Amino acid sequence: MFRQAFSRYSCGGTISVFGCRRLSVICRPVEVRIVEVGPRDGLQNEPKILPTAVKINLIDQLSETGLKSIEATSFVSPRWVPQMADNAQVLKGIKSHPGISYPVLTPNLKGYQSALAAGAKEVAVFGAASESFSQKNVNCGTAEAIERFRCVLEAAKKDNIKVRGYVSTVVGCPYEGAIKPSAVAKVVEALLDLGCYEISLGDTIGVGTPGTMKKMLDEVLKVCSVDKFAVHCHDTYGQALPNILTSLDYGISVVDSSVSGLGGCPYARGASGNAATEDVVYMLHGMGIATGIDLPKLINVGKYICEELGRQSESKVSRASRKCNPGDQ
Ligand SMILES: CC(C)(COP(=O)([O-])OP(=O)([O-])OC[C@H]1O[C@@H](n2cnc3c(N)ncnc32)[C@H](O)[C@@H]1OP(=O)([O-])[O-])[C@@H](O)C(=O)NCCC(=O)NCCSC(=O)C[C@@](C)(O)CC(=O)[O-]
Repeated sequence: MFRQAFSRYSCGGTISVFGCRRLSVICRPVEVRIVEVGPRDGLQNEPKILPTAVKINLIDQLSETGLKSIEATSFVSPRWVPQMADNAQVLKGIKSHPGISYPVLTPNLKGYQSALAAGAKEVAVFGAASESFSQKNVNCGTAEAIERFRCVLEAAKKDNIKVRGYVSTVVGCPYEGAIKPSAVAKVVEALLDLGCYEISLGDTIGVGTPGTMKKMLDEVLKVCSVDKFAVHCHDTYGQALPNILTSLDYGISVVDSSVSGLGGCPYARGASGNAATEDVVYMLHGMGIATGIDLPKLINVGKYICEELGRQSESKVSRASRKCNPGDQ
């Protein structure tokens, strides 16, 4: 009813009503696509180098959970990110399911060409709103990184390969502190102009709150419509779920998350894991928002990878299920 009553308002807009200063117009999606980033973002920061067979097994198990998008690996320098050195073997080794996309990160044309040779059908370029983070992460400033992406997108267009774009440090940077929403909007615009089909807004170090997320979203939604955006929230300060919820209230319907809450960027000091996919799915299902994901199966995949890594799951839902087996909502 509420949704229908306000359907004429754009998602995330605000209106003034009587004495209330502002009333947010809530327009939550009825369905969310989860982009599972565990095999890439989840593993890239792990000190224990996993055997390729384990990575393949992880992706194959994730493919059985109902996920439609699983970021498989990254074609970056093995000197910079040793865990991703077996990128081609991983991509060639997985059982590709029809209807599931397996994007891979490509920072430049060299990475793109290697990804294509290994069978990638979708790639992602990754820029940052912070100059200092860009320098640390890809060894060049944002403008130069965008020029490298231009080559990737030109090649991808010819090859009919989909390209997703990331913007990192959308609310805070480990080197520069708070980031201006206008700086985020500038990079979003540049990536969309290059031809990215979707932009994932990364709170790389998990410092955002619903307050700072709103300010950032208000600005980037001036650049283009909500259906072009995804959010990618790390959980360093325990704000990933509230930040995702805030994004849903703006109508964003694509959420990146990582099984067991694994993750972190090696070039973002202090960054901890992503929102755990199990927790995101539990929340969404509890809100009546469909994901197509089988939560108990996902929890089992999380247990598998945590055993392989020799670490505890960061997913609250997974930990709770061991004690009281709440099941799916
Ligand atoms: C971008 C580079 C490669 C530039 O690195 P560079 O050193 O500036 O590159 P270069 O062009 O000067 O080349 C130096 C060497 O690297 C090689 N090289 C060059 N390109 C590649 C490639 N694609 N794959 C493999 N090798 C490559 C190149 O061939 C050469 O090898 P050499 O001749 O010395 O033997 C480097 O800085 C790098 O790999 N950085 C790693 C970035 C990364 O993976 N960061 C983590 C992912 S981003 C993230 O986690 C954030 C995100 C996406 O999750 C969202 C969020 O949370 O906000």
